[in-house]
Amino acid sequence: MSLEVSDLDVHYGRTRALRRVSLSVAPGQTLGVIGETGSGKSTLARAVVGLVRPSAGRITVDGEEVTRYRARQWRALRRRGVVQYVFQDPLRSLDPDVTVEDSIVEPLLIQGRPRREAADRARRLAARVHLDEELLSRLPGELSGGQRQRVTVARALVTDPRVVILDEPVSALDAANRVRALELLKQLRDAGTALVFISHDLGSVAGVADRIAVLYQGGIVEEGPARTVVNAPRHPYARLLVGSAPTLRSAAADRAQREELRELLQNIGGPA
Ligand SMILES: Nc1ncnc2c1ncn2[C@@H]1O[C@H](COP(=O)(O)OP(=O)(O)OP(=O)(O)O)[C@@H](O)[C@H]1O
Repeated sequence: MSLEVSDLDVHYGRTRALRRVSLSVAPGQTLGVIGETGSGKSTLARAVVGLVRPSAGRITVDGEEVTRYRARQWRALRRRGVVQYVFQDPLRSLDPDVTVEDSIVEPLLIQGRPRREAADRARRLAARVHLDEELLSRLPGELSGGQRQRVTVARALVTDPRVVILDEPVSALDAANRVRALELLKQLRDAGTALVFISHDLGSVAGVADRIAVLYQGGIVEEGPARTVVNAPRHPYARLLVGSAPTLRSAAADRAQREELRELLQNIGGPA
């Protein structure tokens, strides 16, 4: 497995943001993680790249047990480019004073690759994510939201990572660029990269994920092959999500049915 998480708990003070989360992603596999706002999606992403410390559980990346790594060890792991992430907000993850090209080549320079080789690779990757070469000399503030997001994708892929975590990667893109981004994800998968694709929108995950995990109040309430989760969700919350994404199914749950599921959810409460 490229990524294995077992019984992961994360606390922020007294708030338990993740509860006993377990998942695994094989090379070349895409796991979609869906859940509403506050369900713990970003916390999960941040935990598996070492940006928040779990209070319990285990994380293994590319066969390496990393749970108890210190910040320095996590930095070294990220620098080696084994695990990469693309966060929701590209402005936050790009340095405003660094050009697009320098941002993309930085992970390679840190690895000690020659500048020329790194620059060639940056240009090839920019082309792959459909960024015009003339944009390479610009600063992030001089790009559109969608262009910035493609820069963060190029930067994440430049080291040929084994595991990539994408937190709402296509939310800022328009329809045409979204299709391109999804094509790129498919190429990555074909190259053997394990992908974790996090979103609040089941519709955008369903087309690319092999498996889907449904996160609800910090716990995974359902996990299975994408087709099964979309066509025959069992947990009331998963059924609610499917019913709220009418493009997914011809027989979408109608309003009354959704109300009924909401009520049921209220009665059963959150995950144990
Ligand atoms: N730094 C923090 N300190 C305290 N609580 C936090 C912190 N970050 C997140 N939380 C809490 O942890 C829970 C999960 O938050 P998280 O950001 O992981 O959710 P999310 O599913 O990514 O939401 P969104 O889709 O809105 O980004 C929420 O209750 C949130 O308020």
